[in-house]
Amino acid sequence: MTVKIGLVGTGTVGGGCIDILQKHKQDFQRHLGVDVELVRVCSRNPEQAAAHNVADIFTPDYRDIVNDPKIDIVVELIGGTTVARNVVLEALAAGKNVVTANKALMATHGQEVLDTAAAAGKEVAFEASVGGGIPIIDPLKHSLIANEIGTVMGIVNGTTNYMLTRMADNGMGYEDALKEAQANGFAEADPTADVEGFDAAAKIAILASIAFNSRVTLADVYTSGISQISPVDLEAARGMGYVVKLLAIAHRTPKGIDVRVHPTMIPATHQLATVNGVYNAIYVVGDAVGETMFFGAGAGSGPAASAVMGDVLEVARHVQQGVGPLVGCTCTDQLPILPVDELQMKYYIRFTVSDKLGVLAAMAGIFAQYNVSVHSVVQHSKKESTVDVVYVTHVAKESDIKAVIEEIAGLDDVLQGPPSLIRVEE
Ligand SMILES: NC(=O)C1=CN([C@@H]2O[C@H](COP(=O)(O)OP(=O)(O)OC[C@H]3O[C@@H](n4cnc5c(N)ncnc54)[C@H](OP(=O)(O)O)[C@@H]3O)[C@@H](O)[C@H]2O)C=CC1
Ligand SMILES: N[C@@H](CC=O)C(=O)O
Repeated sequence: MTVKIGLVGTGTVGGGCIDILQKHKQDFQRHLGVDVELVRVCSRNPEQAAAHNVADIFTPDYRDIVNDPKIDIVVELIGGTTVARNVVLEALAAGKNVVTANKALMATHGQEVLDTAAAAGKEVAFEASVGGGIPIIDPLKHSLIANEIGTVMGIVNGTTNYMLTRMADNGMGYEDALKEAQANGFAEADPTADVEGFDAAAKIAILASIAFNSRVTLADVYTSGISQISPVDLEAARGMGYVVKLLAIAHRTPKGIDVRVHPTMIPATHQLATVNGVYNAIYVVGDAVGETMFFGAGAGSGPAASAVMGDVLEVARHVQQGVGPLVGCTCTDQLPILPVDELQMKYYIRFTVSDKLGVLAAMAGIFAQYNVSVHSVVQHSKKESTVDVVYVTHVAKESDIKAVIEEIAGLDDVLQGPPSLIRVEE
């Protein structure tokens, strides 16, 4: 039996999938006994299909794919949560299996998508939604299923890791680093999702849901991105023996799930500190297995298409054999999400202030007022009459840090809007 595929979205990832299908179709049959055929592709842009030599099966209307009775698997690679949601739900309703790389969709409408799939008796596979080419969803659902997972955390956004690496190692500015990441096909269509942390938040929501068997959505994840971070912070961190990474963190605690995304200072000796460029790494701790770490390219055409095509072949095998997925994603527990204000950790905070007598004393008074003890204060001359003041605190409560920042930001001599705020993990 030949399993028939319809592909919606022929951009970075979709194009990579077409390339893999063209290159390895015979190998799939020979090595795996799975015979797949791409029978229809859709995007808004026929030139993409022509560039991949599939102009003859192009349609601009995704309904030509979801309503085609001969198609077994619909691959959704357009992104976003509007048209993509329609594609996925309509495909399931029409009796197709679905493969998607869409973390925004799965982290926002995952419950609806999975319920619809269950009701239709069809499969939804989404390995490429987290970690690009890194296998992580399948290991969590299968290889590590015997564990109670306590922690899932890591670098899950290729764009920001690439940017932070270029800014730290090559002194590149924020905008130039972002342009390079976009040119490499790492960034989302709207890169705000990458730089403001929402892409990583969607990914950690998906991972936490699977790891803790409890539904976590994008809205549950405290999220702060890298747009306030400047090369000054990366340099200051380096001087203190740290590296700055955008970390996605999920811990199961006795009180509930602690889940967040934020720029984080980690010691230069930490396992995640040397994960650079577009590479991602996800650290998982289970009660039986102990520590594990999954590493690989987190974005880009080939890596993401590798994960998508892995799902396509697995689902195609199920279609051929007439079986369903071994483990779904039902999330039968309902653990509470912990409020971020109760977190306790160390903080790096940088303010730009007027170089005037009395400013530092006023700031010190505000730290003292909230009982936030400061471990070190460093001043960097910026330009005439302004100075960057960096504080590193002892362990403090998040709500107190927020109050300190709000009061200091209100001082006349504090010049920038929000300061650089980086949480410190030892
Ligand atoms: N890029 C990466 O490294 C990774 C991306 N992903 C995910 O994969 C998905 C695709 O990303 P990527 O390939 O980078 O995105 P691209 O922007 O490169 O490609 C999107 C494709 O979808 C098409 N499209 C968009 N809207 C519609 C629509 N309404 N109807 C039909 N076609 C449409 C686009 O056509 P047109 O160009 O004409 O607009 C284009 O062909 C996203 O969910 C993303 O989050 C996951 C892992 C890695
Ligand atoms: N924009 C994402 C793409 C992969 O998920 C990233 O940069 O990681």
